[in-house]
This record gives sequence, structure tokens and C-alpha cells, in this order.
Amino acid sequence: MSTSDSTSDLYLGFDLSTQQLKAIVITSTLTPIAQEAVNFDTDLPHYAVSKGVHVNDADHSVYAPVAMWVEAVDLLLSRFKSSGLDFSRIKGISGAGQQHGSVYWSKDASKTLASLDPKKTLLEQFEGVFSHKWSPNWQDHSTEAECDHFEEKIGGPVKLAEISGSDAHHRFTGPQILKLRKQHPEIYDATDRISLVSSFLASVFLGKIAPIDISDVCGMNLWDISKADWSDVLLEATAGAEGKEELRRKLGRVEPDGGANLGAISSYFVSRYGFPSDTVITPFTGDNPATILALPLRPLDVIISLGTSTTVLMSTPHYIPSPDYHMFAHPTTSGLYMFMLCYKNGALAREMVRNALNGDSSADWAKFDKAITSTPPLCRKSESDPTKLGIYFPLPEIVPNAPKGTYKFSYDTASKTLTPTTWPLEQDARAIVEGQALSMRLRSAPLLQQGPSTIAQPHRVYLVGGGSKNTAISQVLGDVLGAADGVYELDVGGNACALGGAYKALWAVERESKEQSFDDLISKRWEEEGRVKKRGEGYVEGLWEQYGGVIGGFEEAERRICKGEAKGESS
Ligand SMILES: Nc1ncnc2c1ncn2[C@@H]1O[C@H](COP(=O)(O)OP(=O)(O)O)[C@@H](O)[C@H]1O
Ligand SMILES: O=C(CO)[C@@H](O)[C@H](O)COP(=O)(O)O
Repeated sequence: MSTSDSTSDLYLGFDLSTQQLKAIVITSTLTPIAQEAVNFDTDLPHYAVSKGVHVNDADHSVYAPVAMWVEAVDLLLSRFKSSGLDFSRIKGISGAGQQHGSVYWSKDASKTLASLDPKKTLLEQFEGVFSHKWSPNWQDHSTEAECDHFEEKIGGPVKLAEISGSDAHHRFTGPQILKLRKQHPEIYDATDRISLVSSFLASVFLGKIAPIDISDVCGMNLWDISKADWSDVLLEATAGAEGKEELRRKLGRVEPDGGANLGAISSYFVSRYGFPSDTVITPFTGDNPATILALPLRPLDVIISLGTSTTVLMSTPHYIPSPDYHMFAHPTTSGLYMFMLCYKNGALAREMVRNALNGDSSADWAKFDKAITSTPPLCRKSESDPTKLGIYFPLPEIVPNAPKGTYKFSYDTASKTLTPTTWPLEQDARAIVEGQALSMRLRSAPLLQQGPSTIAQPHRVYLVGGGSKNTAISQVLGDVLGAADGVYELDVGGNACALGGAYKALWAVERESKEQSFDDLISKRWEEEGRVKKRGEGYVEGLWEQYGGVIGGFEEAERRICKGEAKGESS
């Protein structure tokens, strides 16, 4: 990482994601100069989380201790301090949070946030700051009844997606708040303000409750995207007619300008770490919206984030809502939207296959990668062989809304016959990645066809997140999706959300006027060389078409699973 440019102003971007708190520091010329991370499982073992969360199998809830995140903030900054970061050059801070999770502040929170003692840690002073010690996690699936209630109140999944950008989802904040209100009315009543994970982290740095961001708010099932306001009907679905206004107050205002100056950094950080007292705090957004800010995107470019979740992201001027995927307001640019698919069975499902191949849970991907490269596409040794289609859901899936289980089929493309089957462990590695990629191809087609081409093919595929370094995985994703201009990785791909946050902070502070768009400023300073690396050609004639030939079989396999007509190996 470059240490040149030793006098430039600096910008700090955070990413409070599932398994870690990460941060990156960049110069005004977009050069990263420092990165740090706190891993929740290994660095903060006293919270006893696994992969960043607690899981309650009995009621399907998944949640994280908010105190752990608070402790991680001081630990991360102390790591930067030890590595010699000059905090006095930091002009702006922004960042990202795992989406949908909520944080419940007590009536004492605002007073405590405004009067922190720099001689003590944040955690030492946060006693009584939260009315609820847990934040529901995006992997939670305990809110089936609440989701049904949302759909019913609004008139069905299509209508709900039209208004809020998504159908009702277990992890979305509205259904989660409704569950808390029903199960623990005393906690709900003791709650003064509700933040998302992103606005919670912004609040800590601001020293007061920060507004929710214009993009992350779309992951709540509470925001009317077209009206850019809270939806009355959805607030009422969550809090009842009598509680609707009180919920609106608890949620607070949403900041429409992604580059707004929310105020100067809390004096706690000035005294304890040496930040300038005028460091600007700008809205923090969701980790996926922040990811699309990590590089200038062109029409039909697709980002695949291989974090704990696997997500597929596109920036688009078209608002085409559907219950099959998510639409969000763009985090910086009014009139643009973010398309997203989110898979719960992403990294953790691939790890399940990796562990089976390794015979233990060591994080060694060599056998997994070898199993992919030594297995032919669709596990078909010759033209006359039927293709193999695998669907691996160790957790109930989001897209499609399907029960857990591992499902294996053979599919004869000539007769279009789909038959349950089995295969040896070695074929699982290719089958799981192909299955994930086929699902992405199927569901991104409507958006990809909005461009000049009628063929649903991405222009470029960019890979980010922890799994983006894996060349065997990137090869399969590129082959199945057939990116016309190839598959690329970002130099700091493992830290793309934090990088997007840092770019956002820079834009907020250095834009020439409110009219200078994020894209305009970043494109002018962006040099592809050294920041982006081509990893593969993408489209391979014949292969992309071969994968296209099994999409129908894949759809039928999903239909059977969702209808309970397919028997899973471990459902
Ligand atoms: N070489 C690799 N091949 C495949 N997956 C990997 C590899 N290295 C890391 N990963 C995956 O990356 C995941 C973590 O990604 P990361 O983006 O750091 O997560 P998050 O931001 O959600 O906390 C791990 O769970 C692991 O499965
Ligand atoms: O639920 C979603 C998006 O809808 C997830 O993508 C979370 O935002 C978690 O992100 P990672 O920790 O996997 O980056």
C-alpha cells in the first residue's frame, strides 16, 4: 500500500459487516494508505459469537450483541494508532453497515453520546445507552407471521415491492420492529430512537443520533421510495394506527443528501485519538450500497459481493420493482437505483462444502478449488451425459424463499427431464458455485435486458468481498454469467464497502458544489490501472449458451423445492 502523498487530506471509511469491523484510509487522490480490521469471533471472544452472531435454532432468530460493535470501534482505532496513522489529517468519515439490522437507543442515549469522557472507553460509558442489547441480524428468519401481516396490510407482494422496493422479508427492519413490539412491548416502550446498523455507527462518531441514510432506509419495508418518505400504511402495519406517529418519531428523519455534512466528529475522538475537531461526519449507508460506490460503474456492469452473504448489485436508472429482488434508492445520486439480489447461502454454504472436502473446518480452499477445476462444466463428461444441477441451502434461502436442504438433480436438456440424483462429494464444489451463478443469471436478466442489448449479458463483472480472491470461483461465475468485457477484481476487493464509504466521505467534503455528482468527482480522480485487475475473459462462446440451456431445468428445480415437491438430502 502506498505511503506517498504524505501531506494529503485523508478520508476514513468503515464497514460494520457480519463478521468484522473494517476500515480503510484514503488520500484525496483515492489512494488507500491504511487498513485495519477487528474480527468479532477471534478478537472479541468474550461475546462468544460464531461468525459474528448468535443463532437460536428454536425460534430461528439470529442476532448480534451491540456492545461488541461498540468495543470494536475503540479496538480498531487503537490499532490504527499503533500502526502510526496521523489522525490529524482526516477530513471526513463515512462508512457502511450490514443492512436491515436495528439498534434500540434508550432515553438516556442522547445525553451519554453528547458527554463522553475521552479517558474512558466507549464501552465503559455505554451502560444504559441501549434499551435492547441485541441487534437482529440479516440472517434471522423468525418473522414469517410479521411478513404475512405486512403483505396483507398493503395488498400483496407486488404492491409492497412497488412501494418499498422489496416484498416483505424476514430480515427487513419493519417486520423485525413489529416482532419486538409484540414480544417485548416493554423494550419497545423504553426505546427512544431506532437506528440501522449504519446510522448507529454514524451516531457514535457524531456524538448524537444520526439520521438514517436514503439508500439503507430502503431495506426496512417502511419507506416509500417514489414519495421519498415513510409510508403511512407500513408504519401502521408495524405500530398500529395509534402508534404510527410515535414510530415515525423513533425512526427520525432520513437524510436525502448522501453527501450531507451531518456535523463535526464527537469531541471524544478528537481528544482520545487526535482527529481534527472539524472532521466531517457524512451519512453512513448499507454495506451493499457502499459497495457500488467503490468504483465508477458503467451501464450493465455487475458487482458480485462474496462476503458472508453473496449479493449481486447493479446501478440503474430504471425503477423496476419486483418481489423477486430488491430495489434501493442510490446512496448518492437521485434518479438512480440499486438493484440487488441477496443470498443467505453464500459464503457459509460454500464453507460447508469446503469443510466436507477438507474433513475439518480449516479455512483452506485448496481442495475446494481443485475439485472445481477438475470437474467439467455442469459435471458433464460427454455431450450425451445429462447435466447436473445442485442447490445447496444449509439455511432457508431468501431468493427463492425456500426451505433448507441440499438438492441434487440431473437434467436432460434434450427431453427437458429433471430427475433427483446423487453424486460424489468432489462434484459438490463445482455444483454449488454453478447453482449460485445460475440463480444470479436467472434473476438479473430483467435488469440486464433494459440496456441497449436484448441479450441478458453483463458488460463487466466485478468481484469483491472475502471470496473475491478465489480464482476457481471467479472462473465459474464468469463462465455462467458471460460478462462481455470480462471478470475483474478490485485491488482492495476484500474491503470494497469501506472503500465506497471513504470515497463518499471524500465527495461530501471536496465536491465543488452540491451539484457535482459523486460519479463526476470520483471518475475524474479514478485511474483503473492498479485499482482493478482483469481476472478472466468472461464470455466464452458455446459455454455461456450451454449454461443458458439448463436455466429452464434450474427454474423447475427451484419450483419443486419451494413447493415441497423435492426431497433435500439434509432438510
Ligand atoms: N480463498 C477464499 N475462497 C473462497 N472464499 C473465501 C476465501 N477467503 C475468504 N473467503 C470467504 O469470505 C468470507 C468473509 O468475507 P468478508 O467480505 O470478509 O465478510 P463480511 O464483510 O461479511 O464480514 C468468509 O466467510 C469466507 O467464506
Ligand atoms: O442482508 C443483506 C443484504 O440485503 C446482507 O448483504 C447484509 O448487508 C450483510 O452483508 P455482509 O456482511 O455479507 O457483507
